[in-house]
Amino acid sequence: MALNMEYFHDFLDKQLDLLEKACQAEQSISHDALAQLSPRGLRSSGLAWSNLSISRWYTGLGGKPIVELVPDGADLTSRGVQIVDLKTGDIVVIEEQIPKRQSKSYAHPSGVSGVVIRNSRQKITVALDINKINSIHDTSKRMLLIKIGNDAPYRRMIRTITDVKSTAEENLSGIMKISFGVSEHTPPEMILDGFEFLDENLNEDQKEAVLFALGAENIALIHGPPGTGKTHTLIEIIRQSVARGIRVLVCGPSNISVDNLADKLAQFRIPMIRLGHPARLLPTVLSNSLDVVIQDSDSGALVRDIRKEMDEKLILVKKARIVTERRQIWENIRELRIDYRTREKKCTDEILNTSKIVLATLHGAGSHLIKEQKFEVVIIDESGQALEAQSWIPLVKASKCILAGDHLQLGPTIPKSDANLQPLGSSLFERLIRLHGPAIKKSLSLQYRMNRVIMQYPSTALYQSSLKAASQVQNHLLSDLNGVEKTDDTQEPLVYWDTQGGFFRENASNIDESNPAVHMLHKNESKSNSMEAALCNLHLRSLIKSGVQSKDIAIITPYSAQVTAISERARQDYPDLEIGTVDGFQGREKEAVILSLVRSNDHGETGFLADERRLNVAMTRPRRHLCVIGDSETIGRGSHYLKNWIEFLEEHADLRYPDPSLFYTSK
Ligand SMILES: Nc1ncnc2c1ncn2[C@@H]1O[C@H](COP(=O)(O)OP(=O)(O)OP(=O)(O)O)[C@@H](O)[C@H]1O
Repeated sequence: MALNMEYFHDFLDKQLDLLEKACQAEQSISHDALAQLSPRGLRSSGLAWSNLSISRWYTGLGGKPIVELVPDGADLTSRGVQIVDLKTGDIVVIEEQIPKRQSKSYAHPSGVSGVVIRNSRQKITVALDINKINSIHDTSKRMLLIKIGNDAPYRRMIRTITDVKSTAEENLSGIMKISFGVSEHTPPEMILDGFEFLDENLNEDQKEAVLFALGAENIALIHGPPGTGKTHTLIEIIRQSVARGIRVLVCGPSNISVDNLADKLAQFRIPMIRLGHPARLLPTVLSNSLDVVIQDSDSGALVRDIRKEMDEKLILVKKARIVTERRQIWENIRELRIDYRTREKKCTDEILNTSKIVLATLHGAGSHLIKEQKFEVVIIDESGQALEAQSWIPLVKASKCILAGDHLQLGPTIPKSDANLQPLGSSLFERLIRLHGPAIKKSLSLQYRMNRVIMQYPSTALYQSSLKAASQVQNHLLSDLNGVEKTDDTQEPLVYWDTQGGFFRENASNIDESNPAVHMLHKNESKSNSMEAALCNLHLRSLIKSGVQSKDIAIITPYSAQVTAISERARQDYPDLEIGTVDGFQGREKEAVILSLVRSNDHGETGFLADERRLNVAMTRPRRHLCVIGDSETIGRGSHYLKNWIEFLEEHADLRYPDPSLFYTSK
């Protein structure tokens, strides 16, 4: 690779071009679906929900007006309020429902936009955009909620890359120079002797990685297969940095990747501030959330007073019957909000200026809250999962970065995948290794998570059998845990329920995928398998009956529709049980994992499962027990990797065949 400024400009120009295209694709897919479908079509496509009423208005953190919407009684009893794929963070528009205007096009929804902050079966909670709030004239009317595309992440990335590109040569940071081949990377000198590690249990590779990262001038990469302690090593690096008074911005591509670190840091009582909406954070890290810290602070009291006043006004809006009166109240609320933001900023700055450790998602690192803040080091975990442009959002704030990742786990997602956009899906982590070779990274290979039987297939298939199991985990079983009985399940590290035979068919999609725009929006997201969901439930209950705690179990699946199907059965009985998509579980681990593969069809279609990296993440989350549920006839017809995996399971797992008749009635 040529070491010059030409590469810098060429590369960033290409990035900008691809980001613009991805942003347009995001906008047009959503626009097409909205333009082509009637309100009824939107509803059946899982893009809208009608007959909602506003049950409550209040002022949320950040001074945003929050509304809670509840469905019509009939809708609530039959289907609940859950909209297909409506997730926390989705952008929606709420507008007054106009009766008998079924033909109205929603290409340009005219209501108030907002962000979903919670979606339970009873209500949807949305933080609204204050500037457009006036477009809801009558809060007592029935409301329509429409999901729209979210191009904000792309806009932020485009702004960041434009800023990087416009940096004059003499102002390029050390990170930029090395990343774009303007300078060579020089590995630091490492002297293990006499260095005091805070965690004495680190193995030799991990210790070297700590010294490598602390000693690097601008960039250090930590690379390792699942469970080798990349996050564990980052924790030591952060603790060492705190001890040296170094200011660190800790990031990850998803909320869960950041919370995973925050959760571990919290165990060492390290003072830190977590940016991000509290509704999206793990309960264990809530006390470090900026919003919560503000609320508890002295200067937060002033902020609270204004919020109370805004809430009182919001109640008045609901009661006001005359349009002019309502307008006046909204005007008052807007003025109060300006005051609120000024006071909140003062309070926020006070707290952030004194925080040595700040945590945020990569996208969140672009928040106005830390716009003026500088950090000495940026740490990014799961960095192989981030788009390169996403990584630059925090990187422009520091002179040094430490990235941890594994390019054989899930890579960056380009939400509306298009073959032309594929080059965008490469991470900075991967590119740095390509550009500078292995000297830019330290590798870890001893894993402390999986029983060796669970480890064997991913190690052989993807890591040239280089993965080794630490002695303390290589034979560990659920039955070794306190309070767990010895049963056929708890003494078995690997169970495979083979659902072959055509009885456990995947369900047809419940959304109208005949429309191409809708199909794109829901591509690969809509598959479920209710018989498999019932089988997950059966296995779960058997584990719990033998004494395994529900907080130690996760049920994961590649499809979000299957997450919903499984949640319907298990969530109420076991609130601590985690049920999620494979993608959302990267970086996490549980004692026991039940994996539902969903796909069972006549055409051998394996969809999402075809990505080796997704399955790699899925099968490397458990510590002591992995239960795979899937149809060998369908999965075995997939890629070479899938076929070999099924053969491996048939040979090494405790192979079971479920009796389909047990599940027919248990929908
Ligand atoms: N030196 C060690 N001694 C004991 N346990 C360790 C050590 N290093 C890591 N672990 C444990 O191993 C498990 C996996 O570690 P960690 O989550 O940091 O791995 P990872 O490489 O980040 O995994 P992934 O790639 O899946 O994100 C954790 O339970 C962690 O506490």
